[in-house]
Amino acid sequence: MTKSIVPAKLNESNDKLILLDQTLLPESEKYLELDTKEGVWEAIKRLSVRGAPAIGIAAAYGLYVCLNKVETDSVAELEKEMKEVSDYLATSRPTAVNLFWALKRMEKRFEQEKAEDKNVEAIKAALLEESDEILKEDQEMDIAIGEHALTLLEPGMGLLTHCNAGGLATSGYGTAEAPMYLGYDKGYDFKIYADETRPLLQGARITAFELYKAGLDVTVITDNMAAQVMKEGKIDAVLVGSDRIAANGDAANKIGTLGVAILAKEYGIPMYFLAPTSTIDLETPTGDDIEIELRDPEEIRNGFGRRTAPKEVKAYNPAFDVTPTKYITAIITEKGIVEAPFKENIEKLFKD
Ligand SMILES: CSC[C@H]1O[C@H](OP(=O)(O)O)[C@H](O)[C@@H]1O
Repeated sequence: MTKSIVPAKLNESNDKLILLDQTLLPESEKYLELDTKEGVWEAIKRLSVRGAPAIGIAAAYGLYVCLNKVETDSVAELEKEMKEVSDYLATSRPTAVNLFWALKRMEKRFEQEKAEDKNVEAIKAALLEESDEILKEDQEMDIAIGEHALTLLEPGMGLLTHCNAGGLATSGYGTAEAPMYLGYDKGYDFKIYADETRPLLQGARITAFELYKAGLDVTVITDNMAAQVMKEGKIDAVLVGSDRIAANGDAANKIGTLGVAILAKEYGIPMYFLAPTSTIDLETPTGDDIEIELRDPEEIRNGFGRRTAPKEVKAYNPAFDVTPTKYITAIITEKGIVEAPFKENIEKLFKD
């Protein structure tokens, strides 16, 4: 299946995290080489790497490269370092659950190895294996998401997406963009409309970049055009990603998604959230319990170094919003398509 660049991986010698710096897209494709917790934290905070699954993959590899540098024979000392690095990376961004899911998974693997009396070198090797598995599993989950989603779509459809839930937000295939890539391979000639997605323009800068580079038919629109393209009959389905899905199905995604979902309901257009089950957080009961990241107001007033509002004027910059299930047609995961009643069907998903 067609895919984009893999945004987060290790270098050849497995001692540095290699990240495509997405803040520079679409003008340049430059890579960061990181091996400190501060460098990885900063890359996540400034969205050099972004998108829930990609953040989880970067955090897992970042934790590994930091521990790989620790010169000790003491498992206790390595464990102390692991908790320090993991707790630090967990403070980078609060909304995407995959960050915390990946870090907890690495910590769990450490505990398993320690319980089997493995030495420091064996534990480091196990953490490398775990982070590779997180990447590989995400690629497999995205392909499965694409296959499930494609059963709901038809050739020639107009698809609207918001922000970027493509290969650059994941492990190369994307979630919302996975059926677009799979459809492209099957000759489905989807017409894709990408909301530019202010203030950081992930749709214009990243979705349009990766889909165009892969040869797909993509059109950028400004965020305030979504209603017009729906009214003109250009949109047959909306496909978006998610950063955290609560146990009842409420879904957090990039700011502006809620507005798109309300418009889609008004125009009778299906609204699909596509995400791996690693994005569903059973510990978060409802969307009201999801912490929404507030970012620097300068991203609005002075985006990309162009002042568009006086520095003295207040600006409010929540990076995400939450779409309640009444506006969601289906949540598409690698395990299948979840429809209402969402809470019950999510429980079943995790039982099966
Ligand atoms: C496949 S998750 C993508 C998800 O992450 C984006 O947020 P950000 O660019 O701030 O990391 C956005 O909400 C996307 O839908």
